[in-house]
Amino acid sequence: MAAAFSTSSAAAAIKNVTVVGGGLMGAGIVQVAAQSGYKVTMVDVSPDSLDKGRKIISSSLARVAKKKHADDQAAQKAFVDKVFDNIATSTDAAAAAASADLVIEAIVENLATKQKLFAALDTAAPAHTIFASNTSSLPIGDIASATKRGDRFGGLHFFNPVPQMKLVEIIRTKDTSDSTFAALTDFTKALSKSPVSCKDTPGFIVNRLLVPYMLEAVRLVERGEATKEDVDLAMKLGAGYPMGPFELMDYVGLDTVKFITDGWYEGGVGLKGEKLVEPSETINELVKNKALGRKSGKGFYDYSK
Ligand SMILES: CCCCCCCC(=O)CC(=O)SCCNC(=O)CCNC(=O)[C@H](O)C(C)(C)COP(=O)(O)OP(=O)(O)OC[C@H]1O[C@@H](n2cnc3c(N)ncnc32)[C@H](O)[C@@H]1OP(=O)(O)O
Ligand SMILES: NC(=O)C1=CN([C@@H]2O[C@H](COP(=O)(O)OP(=O)(O)OC[C@H]3O[C@@H](n4cnc5c(N)ncnc54)[C@H](O)[C@@H]3O)[C@@H](O)[C@H]2O)C=CC1
Repeated sequence: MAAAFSTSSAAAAIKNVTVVGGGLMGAGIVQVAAQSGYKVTMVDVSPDSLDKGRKIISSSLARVAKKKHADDQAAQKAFVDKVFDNIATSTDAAAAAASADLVIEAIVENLATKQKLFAALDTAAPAHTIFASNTSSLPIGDIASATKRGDRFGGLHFFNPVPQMKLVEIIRTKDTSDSTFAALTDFTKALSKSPVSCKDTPGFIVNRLLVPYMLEAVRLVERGEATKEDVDLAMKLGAGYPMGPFELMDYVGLDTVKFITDGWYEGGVGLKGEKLVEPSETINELVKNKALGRKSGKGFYDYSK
């Protein structure tokens, strides 16, 4: 059981987890938490979206099961069924939060939308419930300000694909209490992930470095200095990255990339108007044409064939 790894009393008390948003990230978080023995409720806006989330989990679990029980289909099925036994689904975030010890939000990267959600959850959830956001780029303090539980609020930033990536960034605001921070750290370890901590600053550690790198890759190609294929190959073979920047942007989702860069350029603390994060016309055009990357079948590359 996951809680056996925990050392903080708050973490030991975490049994029921609610994840709001069952997309690329939310589904992954639901999966790893359920795999680690937590009872998890996945919340999304409609039965259709929940279905999509379940499909993401199924196909990922199938890969894990195949690895665990290579030649034993019955054992593969038993493994998958056991994880799904820990997963419930709901379209009612408030009801799910009412029985949660920890709520992790992984909905669209928009401050007002996240604030509205958390304001509603704040009245529905018990006093002991810890709230966490998986935001890539928004200040955790701004999201938490919609609630009256700033001391029980932190950032829990997972990486894509969640089942595979070992890092979780834990973000403390000026109000996050020591016991909340300890509980989030222990929860992360219980998922067999490695925590790092960062102050509540734009992009935390990874995205603060990754976003300017990706945007410069786009500008390099816009300037006609190299093709995107050669940039990707160069960064894989020359820098040892598993994916080149264009492959990675398609993997993350170009709408998410745009939300992040626009947000920082238009008002991100300390980054407003910075050339480093100036929006890219190439990305704007792709998003306008619904070419959002792998999830829509087309982005910088075509995935439809
Ligand atoms: C300006 C924009 C800024 C954007 C920032 C916003 C986003 C954020 O806030 C933060 C982020 O997440 S940034 C993105 C971080 N992620 C990365 O950098 C991923 C880079 N890619 C990789 O690591 C590998 O290509 C990867 C692991 C994906 C795939 O590996 P391979 O290429 O070797 O492919 P496979 O051989 O298929 O997989 C290798 C092993 O991993 C297993 N696996 C892959 N995906 C899985 C999944 N979804 N679920 C379960 N298992 C999975 C796969 O089975 C295989 O396992 P082994 O057989 O044991 O090797
Ligand atoms: N895509 C990535 O690589 C990463 C994204 N993130 C962050 O995670 C969050 C989610 O991103 P993705 O999973 O990529 O997005 P996504 O678009 O794949 O999924 C978002 C899900 O949230 C649902 N949703 C939207 N509003 C909702 C609401 N009010 N209540 C319940 N569900 C709602 C949508 O229906 C959708 O299923 C964002 O804050 C993003 O910045 C963090 C790390 C990596």
